This record gives sequence, structure tokens and C-alpha cells, in this order.
Amino acid sequence: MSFTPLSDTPAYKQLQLHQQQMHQQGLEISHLFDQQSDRFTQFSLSAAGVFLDYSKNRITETTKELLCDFARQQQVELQRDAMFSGEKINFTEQRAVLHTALRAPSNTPQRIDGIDINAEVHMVLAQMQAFVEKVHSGVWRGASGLVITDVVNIGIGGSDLGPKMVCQALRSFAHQGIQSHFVSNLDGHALDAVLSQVNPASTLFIISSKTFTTADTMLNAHSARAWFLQHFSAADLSRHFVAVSSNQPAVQAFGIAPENRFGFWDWVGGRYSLWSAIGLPIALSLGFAHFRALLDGAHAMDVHFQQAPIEQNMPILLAMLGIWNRDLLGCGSLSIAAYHHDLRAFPNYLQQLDMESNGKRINHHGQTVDVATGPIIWGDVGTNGQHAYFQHLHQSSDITPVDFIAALRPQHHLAEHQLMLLANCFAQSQALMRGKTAQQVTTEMQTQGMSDEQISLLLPHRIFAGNRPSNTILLDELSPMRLGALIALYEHKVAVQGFFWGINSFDQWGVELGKVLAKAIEGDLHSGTTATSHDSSTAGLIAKVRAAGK
Ligand SMILES: O=P(O)(O)OC[C@H]1O[C@H](O)[C@H](O)[C@@H](O)[C@@H]1O
Repeated sequence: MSFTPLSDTPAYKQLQLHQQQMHQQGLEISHLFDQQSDRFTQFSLSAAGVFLDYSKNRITETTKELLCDFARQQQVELQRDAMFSGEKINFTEQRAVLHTALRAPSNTPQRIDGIDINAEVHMVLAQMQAFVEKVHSGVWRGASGLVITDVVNIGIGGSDLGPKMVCQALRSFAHQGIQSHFVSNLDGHALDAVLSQVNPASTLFIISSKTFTTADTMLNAHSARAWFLQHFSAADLSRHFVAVSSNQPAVQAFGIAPENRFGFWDWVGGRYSLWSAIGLPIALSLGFAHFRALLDGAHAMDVHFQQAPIEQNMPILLAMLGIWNRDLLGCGSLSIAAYHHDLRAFPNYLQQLDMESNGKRINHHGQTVDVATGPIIWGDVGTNGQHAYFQHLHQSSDITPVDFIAALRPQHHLAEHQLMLLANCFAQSQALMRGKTAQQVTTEMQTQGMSDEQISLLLPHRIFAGNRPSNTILLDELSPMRLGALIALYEHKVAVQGFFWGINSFDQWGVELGKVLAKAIEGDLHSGTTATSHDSSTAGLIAKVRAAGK
């Protein structure tokens, strides 16, 4: 089959030409605001309770039209529909991609290989609900009769980042009496820090691993079990250890009874799994009703994503803006600035979602994509970031687009804080967009009575080039419904970008090589011999470990 490199396709060429023309005309975002008084209305929309203002991007109506043409050329809608219909679009692993089915209401049948997955999903949800209610009501107790006060989730990657982020984000909705802990890192300091805080008699461990083979999780799980057995007998394990996994034999081999396993399926990718039983720590932390609300919020975004035309489709628009910034403007990273302290784990969560999905360069034809693919995702909460790396955003030679995220209503009563927080959020995007010209800086310094000498020394340092793009995403409040919709928005954005680039956003071969090499090196460290195949750096580093152990 003949294959046209992306940059040779008509829609891409049109975009390139348009970008060059904008550049030649010296069109800046602030000029576009001056020219069009309703720019905010033109370039903003709401969906599933999420509001997106994308007016502070380097785009015109023509840019948007050309990006929509690009989406049509790349058959983004067709690929979206293939995903929702259960086609095996994760073709390197021959799997469907149906995390959206996890949040669909009951009685919306969907079959994969003849099995009604909607019924299966709701069976597991019912199992989770019953379990959560037993733990919360004290029907489920520890082996010595104490109620459960601490839940320790042991998992990594998708079996950690989503649940951890959601539990933190929605802490104001938490069920009283349950403290959640998350152990992911195989570094013993992580497990040790949690074990030193909890009482084995009132602690429930959730071993979360889709494959139940991930070395990090298995080591932590075995160490947690050994710690528990210092206090209790093997017969007591069933009151304190449950598993979330699609690998029933491995769960059983670990010693967890089948009735203590919450299952899920190979059509749920790890980084898309918080909606499945991997969300058990969320349901235990918040209560099942709030977990259901999270799913409902995501479902509302799913419906919008499936039904809205490209021009008004929030995930598709967000994806297109990302493509514009990445491929046409050459921005290598995207910074996430959440102006909500409880969203401080959101950039971390998005790193896996985006970078594990789109940190690839081979397309469906086995060819290298000839434009840049997934950006680097990084960030922190506002206002902390302002006092750390925002300098770079405003004045460095790199242009980094920013997604500002804020909730209008806080979950606290410190009204003064909220207004100041929002003022800072809006001011940052305004400053990035407007910048400050030499004329403005000079006038300012003259008003301050500075000498000509001082002015000429300071002037270049105090100029802000501006014209730096950002999106602002507003929620009315950070509720389970709205957080669900926000996460689904980013999930779909990432998927759509993969559709544009023609890559498989749902596999992760890139994480395998390091795992295999770690096993070999671990063998060397244990045995005291060093494989001759190692390079001199690796052999030298191994020797350092040995020397330290003597
Ligand atoms: O849930 P598990 O099977 O333990 O996998 C945990 C994580 O580890 C892997 O290395 C993958 O890169 C992740 O996508 C996955 O979420």
C-alpha cells in the first residue's frame, strides 16, 4: 500500500503555508485580540461541565479551519468510532481499547468476541460496591476484629498514578475513617515509610497489577506480606490482602483467594484503568457513590467526544491545538499548571497518559513519522510554579505552551485565597500572551525616575516577548463528576493526537528493554560475577556497588 509521509499530505502542507504566512505578517496573539473583540467567545466552549478557553493560542479562524481539514484528512472521527466500537486498534497487541465501556451506564450492551462486556463491567462494579460498603460499615474487619482504618495500594504506573491522583484531588469528598496510602516505587524506602505508619491489625493491602508480574509491585507485595506475617498467621491474610488483576492464576499463586480478586480485562490499558477495579482505592477512599459520579463525568465527556462535530469537539480541538503547537510551531513540551493544590499529582498522571501513549515515532505502516510526535509533559501547581520555573516560561528561548486548570469554587472557606489564586492564574496566561515591549518597559522605568544609564542596562532584561500560547480550563468545582470529565478530556485528546500521527497510542514497548537489562544486572549483583558483555560504564558501576558492600 502506498504511504504518504504526513508532511507531504495536502492538509499538512496547507497548514505549513498558513503558518509561514502568519509568521511573515508578524501576527501575534495580542494583535488578534485587538482585531477581534469577540475572540474569547469565538475560541471557547463548554462540554460535560468543563469550560475551555483556547483564545490565547496563535491561531485565527483560518488556522482552525485548516486544522479541522487536517483532522478530516486523517480520518480522526473514523478512528474514534473504531475505538468505541471495540475494533482491535491496539494492533501490536491485538487488543480492543475500551476503557470508555467501563463508565458506560448499565444496559448499554457492547460485545467483544461474543461476550457482553457491559454486563461483566457492571458485575465487577457491583462486587466493588459490596466490598466498599462492607469495609465502611465495619462488616469487613481485620483478623483481630478491628475495623479497617488504612488502605495501602501496592501498584505502579497505571495501577498507581490514576488512583493516587484522584484520591488526592477529591480528598474533600473522602469517607471519614479511611486513610489511603500508595506504594509504587520498588525502593524499599517507599514501603518502609508506609509500614512504619500503619497498624497491621487495621490495614488492608490492595495488590494492584493488571499483569501481576510487574517486578516492582511483586517485590513490594511480597515484602508487605512478610511484614504482615510477622504479626499474624497465613490464615489471616484473607482479611488483609485483596488483589486487582486480570491474571487470576498469578493472584492465586500469591495466596489471594479468588473471592478477594477484582478482575478486569485486556481491553483496558494500564494508563486508562482507573475506571476499572484499579479504582478500588478510590471507591474505598471516597465511597462508591462518588466513584460512580467520577465514571458518570467521564461518560458525559465520552458522549460529547462521540457526538460533537469536529469544530465544537473539545478533545479534538485540544488535540489539534497540541498538534499545531508541536508540529507547526515547534514547541517540544507542554506544561500543566493546575491552580488547585489538590491537583498536584495531575501533571505526573498526565505524564504517563501522554508520554507512554504518544512517546513513539513509528506509525501503522511501520514507518517513522516525519513530524514531531508526543511532547514532554511537565508542571506543578500554581502558585508554586510561578516561584520556580515560570521564569523559563516567560523569558527563555523555548516556547512552552501551558494548560492552566482551575476550579471556580473552592472546597474551603478561605475566600480571599481563592480570588487571589484565580487572579494569579489569569494573570499568568495574560502575561505570557501580552508580554511587555521595550517602549512599555522604558516608560515604566522613566516613571520610576531611573537614570538613562540604569535604563539601558536593565531594558533588555525586562522585556517580555509575549505571544506565548496557553489554554485555560475551568471547572465549576473539583467534584467527582468534573474530575471524571477532565480526565476523559485528556484521555481523548491523547488518543486523537495518536490518530493524527498514525501511531498506536495503546502499547508501550519502550518500557521493556530496561526491565530485561535490570534483571541481568540484578543477577550480576547477586552472584558476584560481572557479565563480560557489559560496557565499561555498567561494569564500573557494578564494581562500585560491590566495593560499597565490603
Ligand atoms: O498493572 P501492571 O501490570 O503491574 O503494570 C504497571 C505498569 O507497568 C508497565 O511497565 C507499563 O509501562 C505501564 O503501562 C503499566 O501501567
